[in-house]
Amino acid sequence: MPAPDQQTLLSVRDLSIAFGNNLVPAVRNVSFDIGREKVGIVGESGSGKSTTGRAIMRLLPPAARTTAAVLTFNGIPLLDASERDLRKIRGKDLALIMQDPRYSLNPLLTIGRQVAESALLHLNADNKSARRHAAEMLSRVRIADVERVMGLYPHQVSGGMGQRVMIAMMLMSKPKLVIADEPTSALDVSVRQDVLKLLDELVNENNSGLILISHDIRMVAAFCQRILVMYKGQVVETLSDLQAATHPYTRALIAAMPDPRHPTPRLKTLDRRALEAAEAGVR
Ligand SMILES: Nc1ncnc2c1ncn2[C@@H]1O[C@H](COP(=O)(O)OP(=O)(O)OP(=O)(O)O)[C@@H](O)[C@H]1O
Repeated sequence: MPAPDQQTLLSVRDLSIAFGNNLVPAVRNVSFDIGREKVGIVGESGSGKSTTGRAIMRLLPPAARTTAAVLTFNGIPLLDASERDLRKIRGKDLALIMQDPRYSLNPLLTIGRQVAESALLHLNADNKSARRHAAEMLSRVRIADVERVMGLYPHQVSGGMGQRVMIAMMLMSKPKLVIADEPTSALDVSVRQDVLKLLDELVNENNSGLILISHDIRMVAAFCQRILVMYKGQVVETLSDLQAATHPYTRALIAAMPDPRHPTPRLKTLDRRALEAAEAGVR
C-alpha cells in the first residue's frame, strides 16, 4: 500500500482537446498522475498548458471537444460528472488560482465579503464565524491591517495583494489539489517571489497537491518535484531535474529564461527551424 501522500489524486490518460472545427487538437494525448506533490506544466504560449488545467476543472467553453481514456479526480470520473457534482468539487477539493486577480475577484463585493463567502460556502460557517475565518485567512496570507483591507473593493488593492486575497479564498477549504495558472505573471516583478513562496507554504501546510502552470521553466523547477514540458499540445518530456533535459525544446526553454546565478546580456530565443528539424527526425 503506498504512503498516504503518494496516493494518486488526479489521473489523466490520453487527454485530447480540440476547439470548434480545428482538426489539429490544442491538447494531444496528455497523460500524467499526481498525488499530494507539486508538478509543473511548462511550455511557451499556445502549447496547451491552460487548456489542460481548465479541462481538469471542467471549465472549458462548449466549443471544446474533450476526450480522455481516464480523467479522474479523487476517484470521480470528471468527464461524466454533472454540473451539480462539479460545483461541489470546485473550490472545495479542487481549486484554481488564475493569472490576474483583477478578473477573478468580484469587483462589486468588498474583500471581506468575498473571503467570508468562501468560508460560508466551504466551511459550513455561520455569518459571524465566516468573517472570523476570513480575517484569520487574510492574516495567514500576510496581509497587515486586515480589518481595513476587508472593507476595501478589489480595485483599491494592488495586484500582489489581490493575488494574496485570491490565495486566501482558494485555500480556505484546504483543497486536495490546487491548480495555479501563471499565478504571478500579472504581478509586479518585485512581489512575484513572495506570492509564490506564500502559495508554496500554504500548499505544504495543507499537504495539498499543486499543479503550477507557467512559461518560466526555472521558476517552476524551484518549486516543483516534477515538470511536464508541453510543446504543440503534447507532453514532450517529464523531468525532475533541469540538468536532465534532453528534448531540444526543453533545452531551448531553459536557455530562453534568465538564470539569476549567471546573468547574460542577451537571452537565446527559440530556434524554430532546429525544433522543427528535431521533430521531423522523431516522426
Ligand atoms: N476558447 C478557445 N477557442 C479556440 N481555441 C482556443 C481556445 N482556448 C485555447 N485555444 C487554443 O488552444 C491552444 C492552446 O492554448 P492554451 O491557452 O492552452 O495555451 P497556453 O500554453 O496556456 O498558452 P498561454 O500561456 O498563452 O495561456 C492555442 O492554439 C489556443 O489558440
